[in-house]
Amino acid sequence: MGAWKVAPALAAGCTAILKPSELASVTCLELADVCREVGLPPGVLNILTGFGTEAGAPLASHPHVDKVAFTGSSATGSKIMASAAQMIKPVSMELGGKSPIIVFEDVDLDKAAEWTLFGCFWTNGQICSATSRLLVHESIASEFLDRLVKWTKKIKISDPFEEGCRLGPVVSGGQYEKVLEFIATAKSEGATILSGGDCPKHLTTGFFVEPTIITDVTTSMQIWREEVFGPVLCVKTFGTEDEAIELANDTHYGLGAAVISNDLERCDRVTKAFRAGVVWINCSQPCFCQAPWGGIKRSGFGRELGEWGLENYLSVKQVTQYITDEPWGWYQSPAKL
Ligand SMILES: NC(=O)c1ccc[n+]([C@@H]2O[C@H](COP(=O)([O-])OP(=O)(O)OC[C@H]3O[C@@H](n4cnc5c(N)ncnc54)[C@H](O)[C@@H]3O)[C@@H](O)[C@H]2O)c1
Ligand SMILES: NCCCC=O
Repeated sequence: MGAWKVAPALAAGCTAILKPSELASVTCLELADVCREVGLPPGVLNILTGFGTEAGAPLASHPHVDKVAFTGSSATGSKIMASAAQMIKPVSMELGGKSPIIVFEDVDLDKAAEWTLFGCFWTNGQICSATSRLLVHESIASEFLDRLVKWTKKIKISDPFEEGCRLGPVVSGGQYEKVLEFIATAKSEGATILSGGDCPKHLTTGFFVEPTIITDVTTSMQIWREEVFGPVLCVKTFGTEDEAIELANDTHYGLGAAVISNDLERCDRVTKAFRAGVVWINCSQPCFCQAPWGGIKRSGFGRELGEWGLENYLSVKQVTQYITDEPWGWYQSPAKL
């Protein structure tokens, strides 16, 4: 995510300070090494590691920082906006999400199952655009859920360095506890844990959470409304296209959304109706560096990647040059008195 900001900032002619997450600083320090190796002059890219309150907050409010481009949670984004506002400093915000995936009744069940799992469990569910709310047509729900569980059981959960690993640990002990707490709350609110819900039995160390599927969810439950940032999929059924769209848009967030159907006209209608910045048709998560990335509502504003990403670091300057020899003539010239 650091490169999504650093590359366009440097291409636009800015110098940049990259403040990585305190949980993932080393990759950004490696990026700095690569930049040094390819001859980027000293001082052009600077990496400032540290905690949010000690390193991030002072940076966001510093009078010599002209712009803040932030990726993180909506709660932190809101704090950064408040401090940047004191300096009338422009910001762009790539924040959290609770994205829907709608599966219609005309799909190939196995293909749809694989995209549904990939959309939510890829990178262990730690992806802002994870399609973590499944809306499945009621006529195929039972068979589709059966199929999902079968596919889920085949996911290899292991040390990410092991060949064939498809689900690794979440980023920290804190995040691990948070994900299990979400699952426990869902259970206590009356939802059913259809699959997973715990740490895998074969892994005794590491912050592993089983890929988890939760059904019997209502729209007021925490698991439906809040971002988990872990491998947890919650499921609701729908009867009509309108109902599916209403449920999909029933969120404060607006980052991603996916529709799976063999009817491309329907996909087009649903794409237009989604209140989200990034839409996938018959897939979920593929991401291209030429295409604009960003959300609406509490998922943030501004776009990264492609030409839109460059715009984030540019400011248009209007220049007017007076080119005739004639005087302006608005005031009476003293020479004519
Ligand atoms: N929209 C997107 O493109 C996108 C991409 C990736 C992640 N995300 C979101 O990021 C979140 C997960 O990342 P996280 O756990 O690192 O988020 P986070 O908000 O906890 O932390 C993000 C960064 O903000 C810093 N920070 C914390 N408090 C701060 C403060 N008061 N002032 C300035 N900086 C502060 C942290 O040190 C960290 O570097 C999820 O909500 C996810 O959806 C969004
Ligand atoms: N593939 C893009 C992911 C961005 C957010 O986590």
